[in-house]
Amino acid sequence: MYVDLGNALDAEPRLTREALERLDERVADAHDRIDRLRDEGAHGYASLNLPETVDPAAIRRAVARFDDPAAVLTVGIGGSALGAATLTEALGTDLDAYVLDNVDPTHVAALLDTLPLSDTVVHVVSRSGTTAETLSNFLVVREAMADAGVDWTERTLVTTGPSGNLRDLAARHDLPVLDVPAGSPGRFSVLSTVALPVAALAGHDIEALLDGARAEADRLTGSLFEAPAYAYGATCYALERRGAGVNAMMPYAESLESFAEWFAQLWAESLGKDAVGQTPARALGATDQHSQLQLYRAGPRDKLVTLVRPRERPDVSIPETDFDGLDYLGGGSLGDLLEAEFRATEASLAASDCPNVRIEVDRIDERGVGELLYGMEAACTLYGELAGVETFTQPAVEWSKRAARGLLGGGDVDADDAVPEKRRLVID
Ligand SMILES: O=P(O)(O)OC[C@H]1O[C@H](O)[C@H](O)[C@@H](O)[C@@H]1O
Repeated sequence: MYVDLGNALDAEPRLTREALERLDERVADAHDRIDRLRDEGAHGYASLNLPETVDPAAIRRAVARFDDPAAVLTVGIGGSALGAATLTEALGTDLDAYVLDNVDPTHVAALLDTLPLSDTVVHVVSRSGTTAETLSNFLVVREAMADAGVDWTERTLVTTGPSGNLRDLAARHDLPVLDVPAGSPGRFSVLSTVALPVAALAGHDIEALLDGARAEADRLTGSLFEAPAYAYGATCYALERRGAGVNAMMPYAESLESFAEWFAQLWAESLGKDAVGQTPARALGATDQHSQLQLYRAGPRDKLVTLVRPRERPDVSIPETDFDGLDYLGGGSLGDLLEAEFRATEASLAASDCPNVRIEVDRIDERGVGELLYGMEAACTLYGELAGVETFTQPAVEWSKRAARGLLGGGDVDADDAVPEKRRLVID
C-alpha cells in the first residue's frame, strides 16, 4: 500500500509537515503500546496478528464439503457481513455472492425469490451469536430452504463465538462450525473465519490475501514516515483535531464500493467515542465527482477526502468515432478516462485547499486487498491510540441493540424501559 500525504499538508484545516514531525514522537509511543498489546493478545489488538494466527487450511477444509455451489449467501450484519461483501465485490467471483444483513421484509422476500436455494451455501456469521437481525434472517432462510425441499443442514456453515443462540442451534443440528477469532471485534475480523470462507468458496487465494496483510504488518514501525498505514492514521487524527471532522472515502474502482462501507463501520464504530471521532462519508469515483464533489470543494472546511485506486487494472478501449467533438475520447480507453478523472479530482480538491490523501495498491487482487484492509485496520488502531479512545468497544451501538430486544420482549430490559416516550411535533 502506498500513501501520498502531499495534498493533506498546508490545506484547510491546516496541517504542516512540522506538526506531523512533532506528532511522530507520539506515534513512536503508540506503536510501542500497540506492539506490546499485540504480544499480549489483548482484546482488539490481537486482530493485527490475524495474518499470523488464522489457519487458512482449516477454512479451506471447512468449505470443501460444499461441492461446487452456484451461490453463497452470507447471513450476518455489521462486521459479520461487510468483510464478506468487500472481498467478494473486490475480487469478483463466478459464484453469485449475496449478503443478507438488513431485515427489510421486501428485500428479504425478493432475495429468497431469486436464490437457487438447492444450490446455495449459507454462511451464518455472528460473533455474539445473539444478534436479532442475523438470527431472524437465518430462521427465515432455513425455512425457505425446508419449504423448497432442501436439506438446509447440508447447506449451512456457521461462524460464531464460544456461546450464544447460534452456537446452540449449530450444536442441535450438528452444523459445521468455525470459531470467530479470539480478541477481534467483527469490524477487525475480515481476515479470519468471518469473511475468508466466502472468499475460499469463491475460489480466491486466501493465502495471498494474508500475505498482503502480512506485508503491511511488517511495515509497521515507530515512525509514520516509514509505515504507510500509520502515515494515514496519524494524518487523519491530526486533521480531525484541526477541524476535519469528516473523512470522505472515495475509491476510484467500482469493485471497492463495499470497501468504503466496510471502512465506514471500522472508522465510525472504533473512533466515535468521548465526543471525538471522524465521520466517514462514502463516495465513489468517478460517479460522485458528479454529485458530492461540489460539497467537498465548496462546502464547510471540515473535510478530508481519501482517494484510493489501483496502479494497474484491466482496461476497455473506447471505439474510434467521427462524432464531432468526441475525437478526444475515441481510440482511448475507459481506464485512461478514469485516470484523468482521478487526477482532475485530486487537483481540483488541492486547488480549493481541501486536504486529500492518495492511497494506492498495485492491483485489486488478493494481495492488494489484503494490504488495503490490514492497512486501514492498523491506521484505525493508531488513530485510536493517539485519540485515547477505546477503539475496540462499541457501547453506544450495544445500547440500541438491547433496547430493540427489550421492545420485542426478548432481553434483559423491560419493553417499557427500553425506549422512553418519544417527543412529538407532528405536522400532517
Ligand atoms: O457478530 P455479531 O455479534 O452478530 O455482531 C454484529 C454487529 O453487531 C453490533 O451492531 C456490533 O456493534 C457490531 O460491531 C457487530 O459487527
